Amino acid sequence: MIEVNNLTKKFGEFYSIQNVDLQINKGEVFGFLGPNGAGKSTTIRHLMGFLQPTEGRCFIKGLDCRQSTAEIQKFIGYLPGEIAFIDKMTGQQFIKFIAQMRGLNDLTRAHELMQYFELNATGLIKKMSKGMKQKVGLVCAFMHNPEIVILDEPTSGLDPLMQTKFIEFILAEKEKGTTIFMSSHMIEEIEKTCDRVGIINAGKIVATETIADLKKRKSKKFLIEFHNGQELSRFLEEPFKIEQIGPTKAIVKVQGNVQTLLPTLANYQIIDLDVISQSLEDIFMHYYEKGGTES
Ligand SMILES: Nc1ncnc2c1ncn2[C@@H]1O[C@H](COP(=O)(O)OP(=O)(O)OP(=O)(O)O)[C@@H](O)[C@H]1O
Repeated sequence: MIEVNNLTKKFGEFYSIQNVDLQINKGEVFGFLGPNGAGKSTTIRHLMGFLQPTEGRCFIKGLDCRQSTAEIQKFIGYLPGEIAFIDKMTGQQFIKFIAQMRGLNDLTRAHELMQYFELNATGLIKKMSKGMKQKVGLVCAFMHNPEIVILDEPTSGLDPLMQTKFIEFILAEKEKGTTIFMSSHMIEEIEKTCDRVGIINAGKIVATETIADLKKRKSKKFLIEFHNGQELSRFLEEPFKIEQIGPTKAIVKVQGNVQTLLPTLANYQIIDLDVISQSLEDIFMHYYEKGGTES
């Protein structure tokens, strides 16, 4: 549905993105992650046809994003990172204006969305909070029931309750078969909604993985307190990743099946055992660090 081939953009001598390759399948929810300035918005702006690539091309439903921009915009929904609103309009007027530009007469879905996101759009946009403006943007992105939606940081500015509602909303859209490409800094929303993620760092894709695979790689850490130092010394000889953190305490890192550790522990006198689960956030952090490869 969405294909990015070897996309490269130079601003002067600076590579904003370099050799970016991505494929997003029909009905997939794809998360695009990366630290600030990594190149997410630049990639998205190419998908919207706003930028001329220095090298490479991107396609939506087989149409070249730069050459068929108007045609593509008819069937996609888009939420920009920073929305340029017409400040003198009320939220409702703006939504109606965008609907008219799309040739959309039926505003039933727009009203449903306003209700769902608890948006009172009667006020002037210039007087709206960031979160309210974001909701106006979301209504505009989804009101024509697009089959493909591109969202640049959709929950930025939304409060935690709305972030949760957004997650439920995306899951319902996924159920309908909508293809969604969204950039985000919110690991929780990515974990709960996405099938796959692409991670970009310093303009280059450093990983493309399914959420299921990332979750499998989560490791568990066990904080163990032994009865005495001798017990700990004996345990240090075991073939595990063990880090001693005190005279009788150690942390053991286990990836995958914990069954390998449990029978061994039965041979030791243990006072206390705590489990520290690695979060998906910890896994992402490896990619976010400089160099961008997982350790
Ligand atoms: N028009 C431009 N002219 C010059 N440099 C630009 C331009 N647009 C983007 N850049 C640079 O390209 C890099 C990538 O920016 P981009 O906005 O794509 O990052 P991002 O991943 O969306 O970041 P954030 O998470 O902070 O929104 C940054 O270093 C930015 O300064």
